[in-house]
Amino acid sequence: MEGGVDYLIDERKKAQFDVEAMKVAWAGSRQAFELSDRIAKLVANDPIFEKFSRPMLGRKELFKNSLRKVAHAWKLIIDLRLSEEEAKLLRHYIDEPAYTDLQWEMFIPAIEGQGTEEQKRKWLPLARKMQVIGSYAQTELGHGSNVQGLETTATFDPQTDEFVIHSPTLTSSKWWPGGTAKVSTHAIVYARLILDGQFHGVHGFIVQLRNLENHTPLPGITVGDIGMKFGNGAYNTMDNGVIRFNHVHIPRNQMLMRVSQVTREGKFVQSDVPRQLLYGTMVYVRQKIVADASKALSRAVCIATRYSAVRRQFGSRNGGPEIQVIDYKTQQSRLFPLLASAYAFRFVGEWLKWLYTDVKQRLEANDFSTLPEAHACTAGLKSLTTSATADGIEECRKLCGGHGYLVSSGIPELFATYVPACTFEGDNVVMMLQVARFLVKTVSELGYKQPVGTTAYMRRVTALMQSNCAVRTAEEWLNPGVVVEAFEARSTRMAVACGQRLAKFENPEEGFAELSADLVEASLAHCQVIVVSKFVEKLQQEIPGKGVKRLLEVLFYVYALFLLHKHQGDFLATGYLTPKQASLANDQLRILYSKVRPNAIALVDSFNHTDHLLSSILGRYDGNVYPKLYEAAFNDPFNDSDIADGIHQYVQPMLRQELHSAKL
Ligand SMILES: CCCCCCCCCC/C=C\C/C=C/C(=O)SCCNC(=O)CCNC(=O)[C@H](O)C(C)(C)COP(=O)(O)OP(=O)(O)OC[C@H]1O[C@@H](n2cnc3c(N)ncnc32)[C@H](O)[C@@H]1OP(=O)(O)O
Ligand SMILES: Cc1cc2nc3c(=O)[nH]c(=O)nc-3n(C[C@H](O)[C@H](O)[C@H](O)COP(=O)(O)OP(=O)(O)OC[C@H]3O[C@@H](n4cnc5c(N)ncnc54)[C@H](O)[C@@H]3O)c2cc1C
Repeated sequence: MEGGVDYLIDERKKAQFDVEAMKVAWAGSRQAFELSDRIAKLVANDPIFEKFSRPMLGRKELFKNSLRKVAHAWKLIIDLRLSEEEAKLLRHYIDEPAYTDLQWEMFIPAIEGQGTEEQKRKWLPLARKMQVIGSYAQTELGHGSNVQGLETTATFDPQTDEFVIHSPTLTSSKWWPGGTAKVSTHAIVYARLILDGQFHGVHGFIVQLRNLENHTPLPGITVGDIGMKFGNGAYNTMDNGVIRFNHVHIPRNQMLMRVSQVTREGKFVQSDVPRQLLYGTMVYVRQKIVADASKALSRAVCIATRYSAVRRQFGSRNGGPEIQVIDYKTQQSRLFPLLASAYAFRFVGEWLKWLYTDVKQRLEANDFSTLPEAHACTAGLKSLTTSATADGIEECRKLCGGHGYLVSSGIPELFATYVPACTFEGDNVVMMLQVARFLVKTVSELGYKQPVGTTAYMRRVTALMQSNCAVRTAEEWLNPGVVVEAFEARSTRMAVACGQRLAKFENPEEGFAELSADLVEASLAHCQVIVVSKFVEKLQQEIPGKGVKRLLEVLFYVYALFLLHKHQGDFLATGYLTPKQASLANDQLRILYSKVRPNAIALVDSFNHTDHLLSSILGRYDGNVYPKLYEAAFNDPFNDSDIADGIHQYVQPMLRQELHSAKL
């Protein structure tokens, strides 16, 4: 048998649930499913959006091709009158980082969140029609995480009623802003506000970078690309830039003034809006990143699962077929938790979107009460999901053996494009330390203030600290209440222990720094409570379709018990579980893997990923792996000729022992 077509047909027959209904559960609703299915097919059937050759292109070609795709997409948006939601899906399925990501996900949201009504009226229509193209220039060569440490200055000049934007040092050069090196006409530049020699914090300013007629940088602006990034193709379609400002004048009304204002006289006015709102765009994007994690992880898992069903190694009996590698328990114990994680992240992403929408509405009505919770949740879940997804994609590469390392597997480019998500929009450790601040505060107030939102479980601090897990058999782990309580007890105990140890330090900041590694672990434990609880909440809803809910329950237990196994050190050290109970959880996990096994292919089919999106020979829907790998090898331009460039010049003289006279 040459390819794997028959293997996947058989696999699909084994499914014990309604795949079409699971597709709807994954998408969130029938309407969402139909919408994304339509846009996915639109992109897949359009040759301009071809991406298989991307890793083979040089940087300039890659970039130009990306500009062409964006222009074509914009034309489609106009010609087909696509809604904003459809346009976002179009960008997702085109699957190529581009300046439009910054325009729609950072520049516009920054103006929406931090601009005054007048500023929104002026800039938003221009941006939404792409008459100005904007980026988000916060990070500098010398500072990224420490936003208060930025050095770019915005000094008010009362004579001209303008701000003077200036880069006083090399390290103050803006460094990283996407879309900026070659495309954006404007940027939101974060700079230190200086009024009459006094520093008034870091604020955002709309700065024009390029002439709208001929696209040349404006006087006083030096701009360029920061260079090639990790991997071929991948994030190199994006023009991440460096900008240096030499006393660039902008009108006073281009400071984003919802949070604070500067008057005509140069007076600083602080409104009732908390200064943290200046960081609001990052909260928005972190929430988007969480929603995106399940998309990236599900792609890698889909590839690795299909390939694991096609691939056979060892164990042939009487000349029969060898064992499908998906049947090895070791393969299942690496793959199925990732499959379950994709579903867990999908549901927590959905919940976080709801939370963000709620916070946004409150902020618009000047209710800032839930902002700290929203910040902690978005920061923590961004960190948890992106770290797990990046690690998960790499694990999927290994699950595909040697072929996973081929670019045609689709995994290397996916990994290279995805992995910076662990760094951008807040380094993942720095983000977990923000959660830690929130937790420490919550724990220190437990005696007199009822925790709310995602920390509400800590109201039961006494019970969670004192009672222990009652599980006696592996079967008893199949109870959502028992599982969630184990996570809540472990998290509460870790947070309280950190609080007690912090209290021993005279200087709280010193204590926080000293215990920061433990605090990051406590924060992760808390974020895992959120993911596990939101999965349970999802299961409490009505989920139509034969067998769909049952399979999601299996995946929930796989996700939770896998985490429990992985972090059993914490569960044991905090004293909530006994070694016997941890071992029973692991026994249950093995049973669960055998329940996933017959459904594995149908579960990844339920992601509804097109072959275009996967861009993977190993993950092809039809499983026809080997002939297509072979064909792709000989389609590689490197195989255009049997004699590669350089063979006659450098190899033949060696073979002939003529290297001494060769021209090298
Ligand atoms: C993978 C695909 C993704 C798909 C979809 C998305 C589309 C993506 C678009 C393009 C992709 C990438 C572009 C990337 C862009 C960028 O990376 S932009 C730059 C991002 N930079 C950062 O994230 C910097 C991280 N640093 C910070 O956020 C802050 O500096 C930090 C919070 C670490 C510290 O700030 P300080 O001012 O020093 O604050 P601190 O004193 O610690 O805290 C004061 C107080 O404020 C609270 N706080 C902090 N941040 C926020 C916030 N955002 N919202 C609300 N509250 C906040 C903090 O908890 C403290 O509270 P407390 O009560 O006083 O303790
Ligand atoms: C692909 C990509 C696209 C980007 N796009 C943009 C963009 O469009 N606009 C923009 O403004 N920026 C952008 N950035 C920049 C990005 O936001 C920053 O790189 C990010 O916020 C991390 O900051 P840093 O580089 O200063 O890391 P650093 O803070 O220097 O991190 C270095 C190390 O120090 C550790 N560390 C730092 N502070 C602490 C602490 N307090 N406690 C413990 N450990 C700490 C970190 O964990 C990390 O291990 C982009 C970055 C990438 C990679």
